[in-house]
Amino acid sequence: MTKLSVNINKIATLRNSRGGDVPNVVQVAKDVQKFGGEGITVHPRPDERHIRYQDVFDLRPIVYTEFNIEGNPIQQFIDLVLKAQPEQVTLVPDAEDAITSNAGWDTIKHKDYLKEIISEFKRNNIRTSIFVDPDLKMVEGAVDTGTDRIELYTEEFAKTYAAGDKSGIKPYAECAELASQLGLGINAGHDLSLENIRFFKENIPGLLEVSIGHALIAESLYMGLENVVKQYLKLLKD
Ligand SMILES: CC(=O)[C@@H](O)[C@H](O)COP(=O)(O)O
Ligand SMILES: NCC(=O)COP(=O)(O)O
Repeated sequence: MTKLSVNINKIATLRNSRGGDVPNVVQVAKDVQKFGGEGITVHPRPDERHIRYQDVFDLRPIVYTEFNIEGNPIQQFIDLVLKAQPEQVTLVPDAEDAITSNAGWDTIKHKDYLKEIISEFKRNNIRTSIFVDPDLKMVEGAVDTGTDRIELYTEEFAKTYAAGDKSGIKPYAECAELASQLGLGINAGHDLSLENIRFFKENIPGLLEVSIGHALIAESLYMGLENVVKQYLKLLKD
């Protein structure tokens, strides 16, 4: 069964564009869960351009599904996650100036670094996931870091699928198969949408969780948040 975790970064982007507290990220997270969302994802960035560190603490007590905090594990982020105690942390190697996440970890080059951070989170009973490109070597390398799960970085799939090319799923399916054989759980995210989610899910055995933000919030402008969350759930469960 694939869980839907809703990334609410874009709600914070909208709020921050005006100052003040509209829309209210805590209320949106409550509503997402009421509509059936099975997790809340946030990706606080060091410049706090969308989710602020304080948002994480405001959200923690109301997230009763699964709280997933994503980010580059700089010390400030590690401290935040250890204090907030989410159910899952997803490590993403994003540069400070990146508009959005644009690459997965080199799990071979950064094995020792990841191993150390992952073991600290696991000691604190926080499930770990690491963001990886659909590359078999990176999946193999992920095992040695001790991570519980990988998150497959789906931008390339989304791009090829939108261009009408379904063969872009192949490296993801191969990585998922290898990850399962190696005992790694499989999450996925980035640019997943109502258009492509069904095809992705159908072709990725063992897909445990998807985190979706940008498209889901954009789709909600036209169709409403409740309707959109329910459409995703239908596409993921049927
Ligand atoms: C890790 C990932 O795939 C990103 O999509 C991310 O969580 C979204 O971050 P932004 O909302 O800052 O683009
Ligand atoms: N981990 C991916 C995520 O949380 C959402 O990515 P996107 O849907 O905003 O591209």
